[in-house]
Amino acid sequence: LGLGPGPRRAASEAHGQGWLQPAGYDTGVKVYNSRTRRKDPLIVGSADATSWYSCGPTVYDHAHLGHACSYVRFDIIRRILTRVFGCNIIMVMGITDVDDKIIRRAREMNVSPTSLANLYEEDFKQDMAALKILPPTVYLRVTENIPQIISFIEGIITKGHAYSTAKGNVYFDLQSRGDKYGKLVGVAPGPVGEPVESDKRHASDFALWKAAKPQEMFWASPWGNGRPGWHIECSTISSLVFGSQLDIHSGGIDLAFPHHENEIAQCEVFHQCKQWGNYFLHSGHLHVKGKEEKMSKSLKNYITIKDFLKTASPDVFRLFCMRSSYRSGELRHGAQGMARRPLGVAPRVWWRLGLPASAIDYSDGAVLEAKHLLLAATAFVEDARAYMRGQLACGPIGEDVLWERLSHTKGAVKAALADDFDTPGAVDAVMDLIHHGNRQLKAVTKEPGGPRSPAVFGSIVSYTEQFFETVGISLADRQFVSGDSGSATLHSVVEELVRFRLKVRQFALATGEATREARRQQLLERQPLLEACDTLRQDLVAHGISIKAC
Ligand SMILES: Nc1ncnc2c1ncn2[C@@H]1O[C@H](COP(=O)(O)OP(=O)(O)OP(=O)(O)O)[C@@H](O)[C@H]1O
Ligand SMILES: [Zn+2]
Repeated sequence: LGLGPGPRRAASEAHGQGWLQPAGYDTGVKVYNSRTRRKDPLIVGSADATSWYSCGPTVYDHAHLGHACSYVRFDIIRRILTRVFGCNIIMVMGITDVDDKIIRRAREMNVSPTSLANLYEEDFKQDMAALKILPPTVYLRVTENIPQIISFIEGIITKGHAYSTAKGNVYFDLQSRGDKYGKLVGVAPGPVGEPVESDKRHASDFALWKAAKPQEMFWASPWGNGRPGWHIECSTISSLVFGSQLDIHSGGIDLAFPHHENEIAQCEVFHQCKQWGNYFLHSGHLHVKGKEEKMSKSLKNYITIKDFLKTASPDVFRLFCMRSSYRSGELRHGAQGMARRPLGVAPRVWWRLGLPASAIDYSDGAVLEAKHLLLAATAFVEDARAYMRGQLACGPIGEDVLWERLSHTKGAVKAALADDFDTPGAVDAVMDLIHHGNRQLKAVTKEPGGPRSPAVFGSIVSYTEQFFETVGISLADRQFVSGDSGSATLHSVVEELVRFRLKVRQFALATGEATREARRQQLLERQPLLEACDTLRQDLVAHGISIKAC
């Protein structure tokens, strides 16, 4: 593989937990690191080349909202790290395109596993694009990296941490890792000599290479025909691009054990390094409201991304995701961290012992709330623009208060994002600014004569749009549903109408006559025009269009 030696690391052990605080670029963010089970300062090897490996999908079916939730949340974090905290991120994503589930499904559908995987990989990419998730810098498919995976396994065998069997399987030898196994979730291998049914030396050893079963796809290897195990794929793919250096590793919480735990074991023995993967970020699960279990294909309680997007926009889903911490739904580790437990305890059951902190619940109501919030933000931005154009007549503005609120919001948003990407906190701060802005944008019925304050509203609009843009939400899009030219036309027609009404109104109110009596007479004559303007405004409300200018 030609993988290089270990990365630069500061030699200081942080808080005696065996985690080495990396040296490099301090992003200023404190991030919850599953490796230490606390918030650590996020220090990446380099701001110019921050390495991030993301476990990709197993492509055997349509993706659902649970998957969407995980990838959207990490997309938001990636954008924040890039735009707010100055990291140029290289993101690598592995696609699992060979796996038991793929083989089983292909058999059911009577197609080859390769075509099934291709189909759903394309489908996944389309769904991600529809959700406005930035693609990783590079996708790597497992089936296109089999020789590299074989070399990686050979490396682990050479270093004495894996063994092949007469049946043509290769297993990772967990005992050889001693107490170094279990860094992520505190699981230690059970006692040697447990009864085992397979050809493993120990029940908790896991497969690196699986001997081919009849009628399964396979590749030739030094151990006979077979295919890779799941965990080794990610270790190899990440190492192919980043060597032994990895700043960030992400995935859903269900991947922490055994998947990420095993990835760590494999990489640390292969690279002979003390710490592979400095920060492990895990997103919480999306639950269906009122249910204990996560949204999942196997439980058949899912909504596909395509179905969801028929009812709501990707921006609404993004805001829905932002309104809870990316970790919500996580399984709590307990105040003192995890005790080390023998693997005899089924990990899934053991994980359940810690109850979900606060699962992110999917419900129509929660999506509706996000929709309303987005509408409120858009309405504010449009009103503020109307005010700047002079179309929205207001009394005098408390300018100082607004400048102060804006500056306060900027600080609060940055602080929230630096605190483990607290997106709900950041959204609250921006919505609070909008609330203050709205309070000042009270329309008055008289023509305004006093001073105007367009600059402060310009500044607030610009900041608000920039905030949403940073996390991948475009407020401008709200005017046009994509591909819907009818809405765009309607919007233009309404704009024309508003302009025309404003002219008529200004004409009706213009007081060009010299004497008081003549002015009164003129206003009286033009009164029907004012009434027509008011009627138009009232009538348009019935069509969902509200003209804020009086
Ligand atoms: N309900 C969910 N909520 C949040 N993330 C999820 C959910 N279901 C899956 N994920 C995450 O999506 C990513 C891709 O998962 P993967 O392709 O392995 O799906 P899966 O676990 O097979 O899905 P399923 O449980 O529906 O069969 C992983 O990071 C996984 O943790
Ligand atoms: Zn993985």
